Amino acid sequence: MAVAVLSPGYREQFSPLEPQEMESEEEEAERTGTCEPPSPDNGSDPGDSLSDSEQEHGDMEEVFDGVLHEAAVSESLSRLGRSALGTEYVYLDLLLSKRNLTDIHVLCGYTHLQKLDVSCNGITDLSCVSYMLYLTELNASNNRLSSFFDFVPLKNLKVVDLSFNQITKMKDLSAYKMLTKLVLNRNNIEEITGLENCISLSHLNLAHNRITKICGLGRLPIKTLILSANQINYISGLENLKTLQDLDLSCNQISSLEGLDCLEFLQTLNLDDNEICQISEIAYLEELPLLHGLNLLKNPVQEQAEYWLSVLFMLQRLTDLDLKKIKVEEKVAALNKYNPPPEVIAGRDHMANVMYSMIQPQKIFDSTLPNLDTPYPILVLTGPQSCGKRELAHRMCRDFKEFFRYGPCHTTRNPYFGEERRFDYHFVTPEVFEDMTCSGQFLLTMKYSGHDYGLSREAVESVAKEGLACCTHMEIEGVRSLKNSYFEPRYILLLPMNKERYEGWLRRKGLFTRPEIDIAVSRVDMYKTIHQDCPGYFDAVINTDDFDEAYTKLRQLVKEYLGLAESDQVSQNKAGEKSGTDSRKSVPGSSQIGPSKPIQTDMTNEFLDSAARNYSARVSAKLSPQKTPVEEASVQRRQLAARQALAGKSPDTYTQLFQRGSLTAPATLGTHRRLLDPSSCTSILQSASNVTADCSFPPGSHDTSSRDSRPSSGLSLLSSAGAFSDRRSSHPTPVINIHSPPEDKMEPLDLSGLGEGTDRTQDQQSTGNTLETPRLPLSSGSDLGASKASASSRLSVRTSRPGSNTKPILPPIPCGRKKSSP
Ligand SMILES: Nc1ncnc2c1ncn2[C@@H]1O[C@H](COP(=O)(O)OP(=O)(O)OP(=O)(O)O)[C@@H](O)[C@H]1O
Repeated sequence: MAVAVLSPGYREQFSPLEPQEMESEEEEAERTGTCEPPSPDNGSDPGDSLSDSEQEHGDMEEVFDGVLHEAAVSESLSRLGRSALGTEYVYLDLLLSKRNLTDIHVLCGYTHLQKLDVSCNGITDLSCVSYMLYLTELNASNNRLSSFFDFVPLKNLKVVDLSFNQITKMKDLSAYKMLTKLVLNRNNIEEITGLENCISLSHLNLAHNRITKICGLGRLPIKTLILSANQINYISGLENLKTLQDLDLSCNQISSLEGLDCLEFLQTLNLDDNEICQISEIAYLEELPLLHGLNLLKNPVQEQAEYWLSVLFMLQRLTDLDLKKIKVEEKVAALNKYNPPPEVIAGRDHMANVMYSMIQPQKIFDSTLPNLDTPYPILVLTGPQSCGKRELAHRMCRDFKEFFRYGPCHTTRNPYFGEERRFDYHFVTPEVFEDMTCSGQFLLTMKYSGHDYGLSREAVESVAKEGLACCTHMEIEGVRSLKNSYFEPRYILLLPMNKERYEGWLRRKGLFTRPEIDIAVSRVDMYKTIHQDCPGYFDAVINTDDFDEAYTKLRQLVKEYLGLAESDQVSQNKAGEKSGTDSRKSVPGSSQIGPSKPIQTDMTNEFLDSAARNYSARVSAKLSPQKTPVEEASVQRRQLAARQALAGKSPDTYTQLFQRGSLTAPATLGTHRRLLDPSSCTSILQSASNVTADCSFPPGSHDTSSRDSRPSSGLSLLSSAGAFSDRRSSHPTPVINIHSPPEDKMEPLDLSGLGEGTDRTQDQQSTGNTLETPRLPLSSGSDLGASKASASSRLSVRTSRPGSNTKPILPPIPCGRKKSSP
């Protein structure tokens, strides 16, 4: 057997590489695309002149004929172990990389080899491998092989690397059932064939070949497929690769991602340097649940302005895009841009309207005048389309016209039959709506069913100007936006619980298309979910399956808000008193007031604590939890200045209406906060008139309890209306500018069970107050029966706001009722 004649230096230079080194060399070769067989001067400094020994070495190399001899083999064997049959000890590995070998026939005798590395040589024939029946790994990369697996089938072969050769054709590898990894990059292969039966193949590298079409992969269990730098135009033949995890299709001419949508285990996809132009192609990847890495670098699609965020939005599970880690903020930005959550939509709507409103002349609004701490009372009916919100709102406003007026929204939709302009809606064109939006006239806007809807500030203001509370209706989107504002309406959810019935009703109306009906019906559940998930989001919920029943409940609820419901109780109590069966308990010290004397509750506290829920206080608390003392002082100064600026206003005109918190006291007309404070009471007494009011609350009643949480049911809202009974004491209350209209000007309010109108009249007559411009709180007509305290106790001090003494902020509302027009 021929033995290679090698000089000692040569041997040293080409001593077998450690497997690890070998690996890294190989990787480097693959990366750079070169793995030249080693040259004799390999490793020498190019700048150095060749030494004598090197020269000699060069001479020696010239005589090397490329034939492998046993001596060299024996030097390169490693890993002594049992033979496959277990009968003897043999060397299992042979590493002959970079030896300038061209002929390795000597290896025919090494039948026990399990791992053979002959990479980076000049080998053209691998037939000797046929004798290595137990070979599991073969690395013959970087040679001059033009034939593919040119040896008898080796059924144990698992890993084969034939990269960087000159192979043009693949052939049937059906016998290689154990083959798991096949590396064929940098060859001249044009077609993928012969692999269908390689049932263990999990890694296939065919990069840098001449493949034009992906085929021949059948149902192989491939996990990693590298087909980069071929001539592939479109993706096909992957549909059955159900286990594919990593796919490299970079450097091809692919323009569509169709064909990838079925790869449900795909985790990374490299499409670098292809022809993908459309963001819409990403849709093919949307359903891939495990895809977390995508590379679309050097594709025309990258030039699109919205590329990054839209890809992130479409593929929300991505962690890496274009070789960059995706930041959480980017994901949030993408979501907010393309599918903003309802809160974001509402926030944006609010922001836009606030910003636009800056264009409007700045002034103090009637709806914000009464009291810095007390929100202007708004009642919002919400619920799905055509569940009767509008009709119920109108009916309620008719019934309680002394307290409420309907605030019509603007819409771009056309009026339905029977709808009145400016009564049901302000019907405007989209252009007008747009103009109104951009000029800051809306408090909130929303789109529903292709039409714009908006609640204008003017709609609220015009009601506020009349001294009335505003009632309006809107979908949940409007509610969300309004909740961002400083208004603090009461929200009543009107919900058709019987969906079939609701659907039938919508159909019978004949106004809506099928999809519109479906949407409306589906929103019933949405409202339900919100109500369930966010207790307290709505102040009350009313089932609208039966319209009349719904109205009865709404009416009752509103009466409770206003305190009118209490008057029913008062009447009953009176009746009970007569029959000696009064069921209500009076609190100590209240006996002089009679059986209907309320139990003092924490309403006082709530009332006094109103600043705590004042919008500005809440906002500033949220925004600057850690104020410096200087900031704190500054804020307080500003708040003081603002309060002083509004000092002329009757602060609690609206205070008693829509108070939140529990109150067991019968609703009465509210009194000014100052009136509740005994000390302020004293000072007021100094200028007292002949009107009485109550300053004799039970001790500690101002501060005994904390505010309760928002009620979420109608019944818990009993507290809403007048905060304090005005019949608790005979303390005189100072009254300035009291208005008590003659009885004949009072519009009767059709509230059953209220009674005691006579008392009230008497009281009024007795007090004889006929002063102009009272600043009465919108409060309880129920207290008519308790009018020992009479109108006077419901009156508040009126001092004019500088420069605004011509028009009263609120018109007379005797006993909590709007004065009827003559
Ligand atoms: N400014 C607004 N903001 C939000 N939603 C609004 C606004 N104005 C009206 N909507 C709501 O838009 C939806 C569509 O309005 P549309 O006029 O078609 O219904 P509707 O017949 O008034 O419904 P309903 O009888 O329940 O009041 C309704 O649910 C309505 O409450």
